[in-house]
Amino acid sequence: MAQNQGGRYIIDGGRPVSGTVRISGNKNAALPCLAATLLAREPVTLRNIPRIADVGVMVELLEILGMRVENREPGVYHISGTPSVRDLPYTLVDAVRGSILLVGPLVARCGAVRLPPPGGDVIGLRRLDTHFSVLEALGATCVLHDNGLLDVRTPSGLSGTDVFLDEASVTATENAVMAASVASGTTILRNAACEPHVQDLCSMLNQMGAKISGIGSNLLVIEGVAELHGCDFTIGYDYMEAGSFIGLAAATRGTLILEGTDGHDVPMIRNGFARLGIEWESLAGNRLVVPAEQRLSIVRTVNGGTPKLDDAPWPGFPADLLSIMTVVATQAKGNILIHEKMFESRMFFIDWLIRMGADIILCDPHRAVVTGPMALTPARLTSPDVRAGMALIIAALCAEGRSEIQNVYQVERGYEDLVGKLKILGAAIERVE
Ligand SMILES: CC(=O)N[C@H]1[C@@H](OP(=O)(O)OP(=O)(O)OC[C@H]2O[C@@H](n3ccc(=O)[nH]c3=O)[C@H](O)[C@@H]2O)O[C@H](CO)[C@@H](O)[C@@H]1O
Ligand SMILES: C=C(OP(=O)(O)O)C(=O)O
Repeated sequence: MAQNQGGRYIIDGGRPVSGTVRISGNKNAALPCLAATLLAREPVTLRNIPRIADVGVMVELLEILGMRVENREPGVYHISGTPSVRDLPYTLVDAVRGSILLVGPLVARCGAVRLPPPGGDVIGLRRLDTHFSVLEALGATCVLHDNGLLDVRTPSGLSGTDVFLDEASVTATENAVMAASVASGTTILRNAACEPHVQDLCSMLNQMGAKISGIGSNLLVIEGVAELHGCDFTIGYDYMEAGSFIGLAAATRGTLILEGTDGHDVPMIRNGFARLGIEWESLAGNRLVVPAEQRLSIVRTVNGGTPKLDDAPWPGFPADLLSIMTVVATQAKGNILIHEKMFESRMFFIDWLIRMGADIILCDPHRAVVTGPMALTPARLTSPDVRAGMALIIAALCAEGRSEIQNVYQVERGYEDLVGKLKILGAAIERVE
């Protein structure tokens, strides 16, 4: 896949975004499920894989490792082959955070892996400590060289263990689950992450013959098996994309129907939007409707105080939606404290919103007080990361007049056919190189 770094969107905002949109498969499920194919002794079929830049990079990495990847119809990938230890190009590994997910399956299958530093969003320190400690507990040695190269080996194979993760890291849990699935003996992972994408990966591995119990909880028990076979697995919908479109509808006062959700509510996402006075209704056929008429008034605490919205590991409010909530809050009446606890640099994009006329006090790198509603004005903006980029697109679609957003490659890492979907919803948006 050719990486089209950069790119610009020209947006003429100030009108409601309305219509019906299909939500794609979850980026953060697609990446570990693609990595898990390295463990299969038979062909694997994956369905509902989004056509996004991150998936393209992951597929290229699998091919370099010796896998055959076929994508004959949209969203469906047939993957087969036997991986071998290869040097991976720095630029590809650096393009996605998900490349770290190659470590667990490769060390389990090949006994060794050398990986350039994984990339992903530049939103603060992306620590590897939990990956190291859990893989070392399983019997691997992990060395981070001065040039950033990560060297992981299993001198005597992987053995089951009882381990408490120092934080509920999503990708560290996923690496650990993949490695432990084929380790000898039983592994108990405590304080494991349990986001829907972690659940998807575990369910896929079980379809491949793994023995994982406790899926959906923070205590996973994994009985190692000798080998894993093939499977045909469909990944879940992207609830971050769903949340982004809900925010877009509410902020621009449009009526939006979302298709392709699984019919289950994510309670903390509903609670978070409710705090901004935004609600939606479920419809038959795994759809939901966000009506144009919303209160859009921030709900004060029962004792009359300023409310806050903060992130937490699943089932808490997802960190990846807080940038979206920040821009939506600029269109709601009242004030709210947004507290992003996980990443040290994610809130700095707020300077762009302030440039557009938003009334936001960035108290420190983690906390911002947003007061609304404010009429946003168009501006020339740069997308610093995938979610801030989407938040800036929502801001530009609210602002009456022409905005330009640069570096939209960042957004396209995680949102499938964003321009196509927005155009069908009546948004005036064009991509220029
Ligand atoms: C490819 C992929 O799946 N990326 C997701 C994955 O990244 P990733 O797996 O890299 O994120 P981690 O779960 O490891 O943690 C992200 C950050 O949150 C902090 N942290 C984590 C756990 C915790 O209990 N407390 C805490 O403060 C960490 O110190 C770190 O700074 O999970 C993140 C957190 O949901 C999401 O933003 C990313 O979209
Ligand atoms: C932070 C994100 O992605 P990644 O971990 O792939 O950088 C995200 O999806 O918001």
